[in-house]
Amino acid sequence: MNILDKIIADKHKEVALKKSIVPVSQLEATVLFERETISLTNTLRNSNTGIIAEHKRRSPSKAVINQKVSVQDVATGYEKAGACGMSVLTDGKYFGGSLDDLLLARAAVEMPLLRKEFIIDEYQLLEAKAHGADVCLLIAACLTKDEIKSLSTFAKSLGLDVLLEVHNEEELHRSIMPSLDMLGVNNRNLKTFEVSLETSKSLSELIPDNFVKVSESGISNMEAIKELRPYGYSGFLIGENFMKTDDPGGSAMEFIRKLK
Ligand SMILES: O=P(O)(O)OC[C@@H](O)[C@@H](O)c1c[nH]c2ccccc12
Repeated sequence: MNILDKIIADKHKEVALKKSIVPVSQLEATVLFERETISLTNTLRNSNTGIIAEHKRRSPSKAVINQKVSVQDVATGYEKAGACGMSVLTDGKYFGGSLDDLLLARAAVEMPLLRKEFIIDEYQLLEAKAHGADVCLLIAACLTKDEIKSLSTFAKSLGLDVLLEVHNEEELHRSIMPSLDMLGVNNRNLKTFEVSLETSKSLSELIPDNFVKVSESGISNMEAIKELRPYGYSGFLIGENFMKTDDPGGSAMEFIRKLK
């Protein structure tokens, strides 16, 4: 079993347990459930920097990245830095995140928030909405075409933007559909953790122009962004490069200032 299979097997158990504890009616009754979302897709279309900055305490590939900073400080710092949006890891077991992180970020900032999670069930999309998310991530590597279709359609009905993540041509071909807003190419193989920007470059021409293109993972300097822009990317998802420093917001600010 590779790491992604393990995460998904655990996720099925976690979601079943959560469903038995917090009923859908409770999620739908939250104040945030009624909140009007802000489109990250539009924000990226109108940006000349395109940075989506991530809050990530640890990961299966890196162990601890940063356990010291508070999610509120990181969120405020990223917003001040001019990030287009923030990605908040909510998986607990493998990434040290939680839905509370999403709530705390929502309370701290106005910018679009992405729930970074392994979504396998509509219930998690209701959770995302109830905790202040504007965008959800769907990962092609762990979903069938039919699942991508039903989950993305449901997300859209809640007002969430959909970022669909792919890592290879096969995933891309079976995933492209009108209910997606953004196509993200993960430069990291979630099964082996290998990282290469070549993944974004080689898949870019296969992504139709009506989708906002996002390059994800392994971006650690401006050169990478300058290299990727000509391939049509307008969004860049950056986690570790900011989170590994004592002041992720300050690091993002320096990075974004140089891009302008
Ligand atoms: O820390 P990095 O290399 O900048 O990567 C950020 C983000 O792309 C990465 O955390 C990520 C991309 N897709 C995911 C899916 C699940 C968990 C995490 C991810």
